[in-house]
Amino acid sequence: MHEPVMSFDHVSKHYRGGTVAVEDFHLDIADGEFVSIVGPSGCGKSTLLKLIMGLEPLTGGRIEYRAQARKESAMTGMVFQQPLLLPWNTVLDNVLVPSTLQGRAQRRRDEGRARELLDMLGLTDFAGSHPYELSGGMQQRVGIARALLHDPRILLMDEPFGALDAMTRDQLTLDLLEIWERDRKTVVFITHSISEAVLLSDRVVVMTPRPGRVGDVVDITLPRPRTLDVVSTAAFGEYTRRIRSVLDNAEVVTAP
Ligand SMILES: Nc1ncnc2c1ncn2[C@@H]1O[C@H](COP(=O)(O)OP(=O)(O)OP(=O)(O)O)[C@@H](O)[C@H]1O
Repeated sequence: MHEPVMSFDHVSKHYRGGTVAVEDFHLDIADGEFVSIVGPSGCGKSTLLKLIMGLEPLTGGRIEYRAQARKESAMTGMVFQQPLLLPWNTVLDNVLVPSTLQGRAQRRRDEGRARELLDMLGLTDFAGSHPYELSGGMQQRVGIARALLHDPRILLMDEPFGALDAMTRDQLTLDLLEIWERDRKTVVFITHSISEAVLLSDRVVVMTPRPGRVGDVVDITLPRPRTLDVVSTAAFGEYTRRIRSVLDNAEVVTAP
């Protein structure tokens, strides 16, 4: 592996009240790598992202960042399951929220970049629309554009397509593949869908039931660029079976 951009070094998180969400989680993530994390409900996946974002303190271990990554002003961008758009703002203003928080001058500087991202995500004609005028998939695209605004080194995605219908979900997965091929950002992607994880990732980390630990790490060597055609290949089936069997051995049920 190339030098890791981020390392979880025996990370633990015990919440006040006694829940042990994550225990002794150990993982290196390489620069430019697409890593998915799958695991049963409540195994601590979202907690891991909160620890990366600094929204919760660790109770054990360390998360280390490569020095160069730490220096960057906007190291991480975050995409949530719900896009969390401001209903009174236009699409463009929603993308620009992180800039607006830094003042009007920053907003002006970043408007061109925001418009470029809207173009890239097929939303050129909707810059002046409001969220209620958009479909769920389009709203989630706005959330992705906002997360990419400051060109973060690491993109964190917490079940970003979980609330979408199957067709929209497939389309956004393909869009994300295309964006990733272009930029090769480091992505940490949380999902309940094994096939989504295999389609997107370089590696799939399978977590154990709570307390979440690394149960297995599966290298996905399917050729890139990938399209939905890869889903019907024998190799794809083999990967999904292997991940499912790790999860089944932990007696959990997950989405297809
Ligand atoms: N702020 C908190 N305070 C106390 N316990 C919490 C807190 N946040 C999460 N937990 C607990 O930690 C455990 C892990 O939660 P987390 O949301 O990380 O799981 P998850 O794997 O993302 O779940 P899901 O797949 O259902 O979204 C759960 O038992 C949850 O109840």
